[in-house]
Amino acid sequence: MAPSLHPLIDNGIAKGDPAFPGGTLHCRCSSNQVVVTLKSNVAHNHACGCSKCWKPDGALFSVVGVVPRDQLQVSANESKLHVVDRSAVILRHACKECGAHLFGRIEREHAFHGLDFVHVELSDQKGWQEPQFAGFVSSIIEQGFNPSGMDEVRAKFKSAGLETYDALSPPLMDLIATFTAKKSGVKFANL
Ligand SMILES: N[C@@H](CCC(=O)N[C@@H](CSCO)C(=O)NCC(=O)O)C(=O)O
Ligand SMILES: [Zn+2]
Ligand SMILES: [Zn+2]
Repeated sequence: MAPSLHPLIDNGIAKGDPAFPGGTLHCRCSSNQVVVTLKSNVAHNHACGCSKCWKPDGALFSVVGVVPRDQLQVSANESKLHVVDRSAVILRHACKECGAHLFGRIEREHAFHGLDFVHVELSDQKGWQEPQFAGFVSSIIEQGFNPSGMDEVRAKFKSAGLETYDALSPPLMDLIATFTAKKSGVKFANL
C-alpha cells in the first residue's frame, strides 16, 4: 500500500480560497483545547519531511505554512503550551497534553523572523491556502523511511501536483540566501 504523505494530500488537494480571511486552530485535546486565532490566511504552505515539524499520526510529512506573527494570538488555554526544543531555530509551541504544535516562532536573527509556522489541519474551517510544494523530502530517510521507497513518495507528490525539493522551494531558498548575503555585506553585481 502506498504510504500516507499527509491527510490533506493523500486524496487530492482541495484548493484554498485566496480571499479567506483566517480563522482558528485548536489542539486535539477532548476538553480545554488550546485555541489560536489567525487574522490572515497562511502563505508558503508546504509539505515538510523534516524531523522537527509536527506530523499527524501515520503521516510521513507535516503540512506547514506561515503567518505574520502579529496576526497570531493564543485565545484559550495558553498555559498548556510548552516549547518542544529550545535549541531549534523554530521554537515550536506544542500542547503539553495532546502534543499538537500550535505555532512555531523564530526569535533569533533569521530570514523568516517575524513569521510564525502553523498547521492548518488544526482548523475546522475551509479556505486555507493549499500546499504549494514539498520540501525536505529526503529528510524522511533520516527518520527511518527506507530509501528504496523514495521514488514512490516523489511520484505521489507529483501526481498530487506538487514539486518536490530536498530543502525549500527555489523562491524561499533565494530569500534565505539574500538574507545571508546582505548580512555579510555582499554587494550584488549588476546584470
Ligand atoms: N534534515 C533536517 C532538516 C531540518 C530543517 O532544516 N528544516 C527546516 C524546515 S522546517 C519548515 O519548513 C528548518 O528551517 N528547520 C529549522 C528548525 O526546525 O528549527 C531534519 O530533518 O531535521
Ligand atoms: Zn491539547
Ligand atoms: Zn519542517
